[in-house]
Amino acid sequence: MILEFTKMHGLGNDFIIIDNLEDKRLNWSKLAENLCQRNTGIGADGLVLVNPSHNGDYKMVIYNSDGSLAQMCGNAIRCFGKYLYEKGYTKEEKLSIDTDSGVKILYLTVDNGVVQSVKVDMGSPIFQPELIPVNAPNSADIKIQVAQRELTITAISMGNPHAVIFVEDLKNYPVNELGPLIENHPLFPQKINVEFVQIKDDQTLAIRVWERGVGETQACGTGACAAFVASVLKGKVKFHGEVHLLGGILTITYDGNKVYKEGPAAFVFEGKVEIDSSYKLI
Ligand SMILES: N[C@@H](CCC[C@H](N)C(=O)O)C(=O)O
Repeated sequence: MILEFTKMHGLGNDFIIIDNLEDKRLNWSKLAENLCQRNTGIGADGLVLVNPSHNGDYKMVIYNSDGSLAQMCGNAIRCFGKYLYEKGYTKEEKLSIDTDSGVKILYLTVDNGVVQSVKVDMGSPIFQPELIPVNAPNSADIKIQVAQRELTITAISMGNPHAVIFVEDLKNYPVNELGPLIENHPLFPQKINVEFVQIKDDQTLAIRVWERGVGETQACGTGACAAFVASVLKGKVKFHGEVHLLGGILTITYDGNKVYKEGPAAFVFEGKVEIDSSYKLI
């Protein structure tokens, strides 16, 4: 079977996007694991399906590169909006996109038929420990021991789970050593995405992200929102500012209720891949 795909990225966080409006009945988890491989596959942080929806215009489904299903992805959803608009699925500049963490509203900035940026109403952050989920009485100031260090974590769900840690020297911080230990710590029953955050000034954060099911990525949209919310709550930044990631900058607003995130999305290439019958669901 031949599968057509589009490769896109949001600040270097890259995705394979596949139209599944007519259910292809494939083992998407196994496909994500194989197609996302950098050496033997197409190479990406995640696989994104365009599915039909009764709740929104379309439904975005996202698999991490290890084949696990994620509830939401802040960078993929901007790519999703650009994909739908520029490929002619919609003429609307305001879209409602269904996800496994509810419907998100997208506002596209379009110039001459080209989507320049996408602003996303990311909804409200979730702080209840059991909903994040985290096995702790509170979501703030959770102490955790990893690799002979005691770390202080703020846990937040942006539809998917995040652990935010403030650090002094982000560039030299051992993200690749501590990231997997925190991701898989027993405090987090569904594992967790980890944001290491350095405050630059009262409107600017720099972050590095260890993503659940992926590893360190160039950028994470939901992670940028979680890091910004935690920083506002700790009085370290004002309600509107920038999050600087390895792959570029996102603009975030947290009004005490909802989080809005704005940034770019880009096409990389189109392709076709032949897959064998072992991926077919019986
Ligand atoms: N890169 C994403 C988040 C993707 C899902 C995440 N790894 C998870 O498992 O929750 C983003 O931009 O938000």
